[in-house]
Amino acid sequence: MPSPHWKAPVAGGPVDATVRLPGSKSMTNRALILAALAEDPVCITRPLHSRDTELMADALRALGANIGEDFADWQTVPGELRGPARVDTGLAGTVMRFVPPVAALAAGDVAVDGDPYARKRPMGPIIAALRALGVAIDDGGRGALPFTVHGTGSVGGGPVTIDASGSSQLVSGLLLAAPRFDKGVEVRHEGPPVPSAPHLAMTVAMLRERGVAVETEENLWRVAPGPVRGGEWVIEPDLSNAAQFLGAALVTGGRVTVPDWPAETTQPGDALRDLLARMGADVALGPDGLTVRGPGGFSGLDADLHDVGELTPVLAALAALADSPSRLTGIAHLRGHETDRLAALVTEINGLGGDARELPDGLEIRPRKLHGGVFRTYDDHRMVMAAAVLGLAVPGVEVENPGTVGKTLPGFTELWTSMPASA
Ligand SMILES: O=C(O)C1=C[C@@H](OP(=O)(O)O)[C@@H](O)[C@H](O)C1
Ligand SMILES: C=C(OP(=O)(O)O)C(=O)O
Repeated sequence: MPSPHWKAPVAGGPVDATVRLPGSKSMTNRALILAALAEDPVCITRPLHSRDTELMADALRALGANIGEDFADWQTVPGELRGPARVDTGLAGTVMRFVPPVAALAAGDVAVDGDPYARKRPMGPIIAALRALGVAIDDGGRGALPFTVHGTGSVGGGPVTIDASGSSQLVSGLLLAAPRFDKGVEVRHEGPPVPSAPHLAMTVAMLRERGVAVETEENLWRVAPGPVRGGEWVIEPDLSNAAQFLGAALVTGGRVTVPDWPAETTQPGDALRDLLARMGADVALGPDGLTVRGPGGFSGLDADLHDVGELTPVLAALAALADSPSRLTGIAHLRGHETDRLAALVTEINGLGGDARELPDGLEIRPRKLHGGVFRTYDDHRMVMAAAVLGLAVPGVEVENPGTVGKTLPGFTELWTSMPASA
């Protein structure tokens, strides 16, 4: 029987490629939520179509939102939110944290469940916060998926305290639905620092762009009740999904350009400009987009990735191929991502002969000569991307379940294989 694994291609030489990337998952899913809550029609231009965004569209349709089916751009018109409904979150953090507060605004019961590992991802704090805001939720005492939101068609809202150290999405979910709560919301975080500050800034910026009044202080977000305007959203390319392509320039000593890189953005992937430069890349942002050139060898990275945790898997793969050791810290919360990413990266890098170990809040990686082998991906799209980066330099890397990359980047393996080598 042929192997179901994907043989990650070894670079035939320095890559020389321009890679046009689909839209941002985080922006697309926020735009869909805000479209479901808007008072006017919405057009979402250049959205990401992937498992996570299709699950979001389906979830909102199940709640009564009118989101068009068949077009590259998503057209929506306001619809009354209602149950009963069933919502499948898959393994999407944005769906499991952003939809329940919207479900609370629907009249009727909404049953929410997802993939097996989704039941392990942090949900307790947002369930407790919604209850404190007046929402009835039956979770069988688990503080996790699956649960049923008993929507009444309105949410009182008001002040609430939450420990969002496990995920910034616990705060974003409350803020995005809050303009439709009777009293809006005032969310105060208490606990170790909230990760992913750029994603919180994205939530605030996208609410404000739709005319919603939002005030922020340290560890405090206040959203006033009021209408959510409709109109057009133009979704930026997904800059986190640029990581592996730009990384290919570093690994092969080549050149990769990502067009339409925004001059200003709230996306955490913008940090790649600084992080890859620190590893030795030549990074230039110009009219053609962002261009990264690899000098040949490159150094490891000592970085706190608390704000940009989703870049970790690809940076860890680069670290395993670098000329010097790396320490990636501030990312204990990655244990609650699609899988326990710290354990998964250590196991799989070491399975190829590498030297990676877990720190209490991160990873330490010492470069070593690697060999081929099966790289398991744990239903984590970014493990596929990390494996592809390793495979550029290590013959015989076989990637288990490559299709799981469709969570945010369907067609990744084709796009990856089509990157031309220079000369
Ligand atoms: O709000 C968002 O769109 C996201 C927030 C981050 O979650 P965490 O704060 O849980 O890391 C990020 O890792 C995830 O990929 C997307
Ligand atoms: C953590 C991630 O996803 P999610 O939105 O499911 O949390 C990610 O994409 O790296």
